[in-house]
Amino acid sequence: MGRKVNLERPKKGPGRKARKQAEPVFQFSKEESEENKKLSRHQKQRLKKREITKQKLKEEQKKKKSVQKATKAVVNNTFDPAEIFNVEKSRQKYQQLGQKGKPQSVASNGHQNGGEKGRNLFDSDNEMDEDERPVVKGKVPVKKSQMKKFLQQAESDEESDSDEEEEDVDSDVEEEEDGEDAESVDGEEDDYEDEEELGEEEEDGEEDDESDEDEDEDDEEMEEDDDMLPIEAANKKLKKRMAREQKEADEEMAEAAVNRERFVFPTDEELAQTTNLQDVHIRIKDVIGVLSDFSANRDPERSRCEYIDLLRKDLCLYYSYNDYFMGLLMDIFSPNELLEFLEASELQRPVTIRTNSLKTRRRDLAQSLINRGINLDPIGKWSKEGLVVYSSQVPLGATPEYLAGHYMLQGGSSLLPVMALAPEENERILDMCAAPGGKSSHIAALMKNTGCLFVNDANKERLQAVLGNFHRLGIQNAIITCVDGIKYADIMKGFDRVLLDAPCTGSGVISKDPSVKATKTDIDVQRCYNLQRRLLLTAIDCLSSSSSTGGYLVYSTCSILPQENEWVIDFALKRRNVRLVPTGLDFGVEGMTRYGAHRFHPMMKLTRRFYPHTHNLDGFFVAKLQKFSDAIPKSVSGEPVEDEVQDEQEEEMKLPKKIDKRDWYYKDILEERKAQREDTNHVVKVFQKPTNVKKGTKKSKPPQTDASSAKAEDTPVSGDSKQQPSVNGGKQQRPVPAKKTEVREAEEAIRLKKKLQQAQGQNGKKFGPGQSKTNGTKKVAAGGVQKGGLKKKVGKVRKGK
Ligand SMILES: C[S@@+](CC[C@H](N)C(=O)[O-])C[C@H]1O[C@@H](n2cnc3c(N)ncnc32)[C@H](O)[C@@H]1O
Repeated sequence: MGRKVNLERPKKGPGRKARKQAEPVFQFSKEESEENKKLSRHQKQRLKKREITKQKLKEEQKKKKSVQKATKAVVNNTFDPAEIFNVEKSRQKYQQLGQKGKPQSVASNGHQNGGEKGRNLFDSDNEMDEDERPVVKGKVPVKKSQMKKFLQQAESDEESDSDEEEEDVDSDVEEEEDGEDAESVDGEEDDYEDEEELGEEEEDGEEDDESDEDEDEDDEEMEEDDDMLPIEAANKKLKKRMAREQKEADEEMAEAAVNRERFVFPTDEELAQTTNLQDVHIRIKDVIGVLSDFSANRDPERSRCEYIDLLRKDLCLYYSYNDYFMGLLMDIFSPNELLEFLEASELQRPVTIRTNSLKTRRRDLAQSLINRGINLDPIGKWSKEGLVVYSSQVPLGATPEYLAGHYMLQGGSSLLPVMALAPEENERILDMCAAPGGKSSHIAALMKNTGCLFVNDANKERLQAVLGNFHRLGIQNAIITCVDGIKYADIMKGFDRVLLDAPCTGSGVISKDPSVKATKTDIDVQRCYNLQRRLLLTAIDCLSSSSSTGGYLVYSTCSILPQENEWVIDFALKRRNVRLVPTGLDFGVEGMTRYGAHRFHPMMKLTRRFYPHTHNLDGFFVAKLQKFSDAIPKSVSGEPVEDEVQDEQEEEMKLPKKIDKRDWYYKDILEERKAQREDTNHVVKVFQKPTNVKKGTKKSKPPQTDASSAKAEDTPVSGDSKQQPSVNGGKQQRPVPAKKTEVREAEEAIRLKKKLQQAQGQNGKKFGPGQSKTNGTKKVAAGGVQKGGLKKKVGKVRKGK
């Protein structure tokens, strides 16, 4: 039965049987059979490669598991948070975790990433692991190896086609074997994983669940991927991995953002230690962030007031404002807008000029200036005369065009009040506070040098500038006066239009005068609005309600404080027969109808506010009023309201201890004080006869001149060596001056005294009933000072002294 194997006996030659049949082959073992089998070169190559692949697959599976666990440990913060910042320590821990289930060959690569570095994302050997890998950035030989593989495969396929039947059979056998091997490898891997998972299960059960899910997904994908080309599968996995990484990065970002936004209110110590302005700026932004959504961002133990206080202090520190002034600004703006305003107030506004339409046209002027190398543009559609200058190689106040009066250097916002006033030809117009004359000259130009423009200012020096400008600009319809605006209605009335560009705190032009930030106090603001109210009432009184062209008044300030704007207008609306009308300006922010506890007239919306941060113009306020009756409304008490204003003002008036003599705000106060001093001395002489001083007693050493000796005899008891007008028994004696300066001083004193008497005479209230307004001094003497207002005044002055 069957053939016998002849292993020992060598063949002696082919017999019939031998020729017909080959010797039987017995597969004692796979290795033996393969060794004995005669393989082609390509078959040998493929076999070798398969062996390597199996080995690699095994290693990769193990590595994959270890890396996955290590990654999860990092993601779930199983590290000590302090270690996160210790890169080296973290790396070591990461490696330790990673090496738990990793074969030595991978661990021996050293750095974890180093091991991953050379892996080919498109290599079919590694495909299964792609989803589990941590992010590896490095050079990966992708296409080369892939192409090589494809070429080898193609080559082998071609050869396979031409191989004998026998080889095909062998190949099939080999494939089957490969399948078995692969199964066994998977089986081993599963066992390994199971062991690993069991070990880890107690520590992090949840992680394992997730890991299982991931594996399931991967298995499913692998099944799906079988239908795809390797490159497609790799691409799909790469995309998936990128999406996952993106998601993780987004989560991390969100977490970081949450941590960053959560502002922790600083302790007193921390606040005291703040020395860096950069830190203050960051804190300002943080606090504003908290205030923007207070309920969500606040520290429950801190009130809104605490945050606002902190913000105010920081803003004062950072932008160099005083606390009071910053408080005023905080009442106007929301925190975010306030920051914008403060930033804009640190920057200079663009230089602007106004074309003098009496002498040239804007186009021609622009052309001439461009020819001089000045870079400019029209200021905007809202003005036909304005030009904004970006750069200039020559001083703008010294060009031939300037000297010829073709333009006026003027801030953009100062065009607005005149545009609102809309002067017409042949009108009678008053500019009550005009120096240095920018707006007046604009009015004159719009009047085309017709009609009559009264240009007034209380400051004589500043009026010099008006004079110079008017000559240069060719204005011929103006009359310049130097009168206290409050008294203007006593001099002249019946104007068609009045412009009151009132003196103010300058809170809108901080970029021009930064001293405003630190110097303005409540007294300054109060003083400003009191003056503004009085000037406004007078300005309205100067206006004719029966003017054929309207009887309009424009009130403007370069301040953004409601106290100087809406509040002043509201005050006038209650005391005069005027109404608010549209300004005719098609931009700007509506005026306020409420401010803190104050409620203003609803028509206040017709007024306009301009801000540096919204309009790139100086801060400005413009209101237009129309007078509909010349009658002055009576107050509840039946007295004319201006008297109430005066009383109110006397009540409210607080003066700073130190007054800067150069400050025009206080010019009239200083004059008044001086006059009061004169008056006081005079009163002292009248009512307190120098009983304690014997005639001829020398209290002070007189100058060694005859005249001065004479003067010494008349020197008042106060011991004031300054030349004073002396009065004897109520009769005023003319002093005998020794020097020219003394003569001047004496004359000045007399002039001031007269001025005071006039002022007192105009205000009958000060002297009580029956007293003469023309000779206050005598009447006071006769009527006695005990009841009169003068005594009160003298008392005040004494107190002041
Ligand atoms: C804002 S400036 C006017 C600027 C001017 N309108 C212009 O466009 O060039 C305010 C002016 O009011 C003047 N002034 C202050 N108190 C005054 C008063 N009681 N009567 C009249 N003018 C006064 C100041 O001398 C100052 O020149």
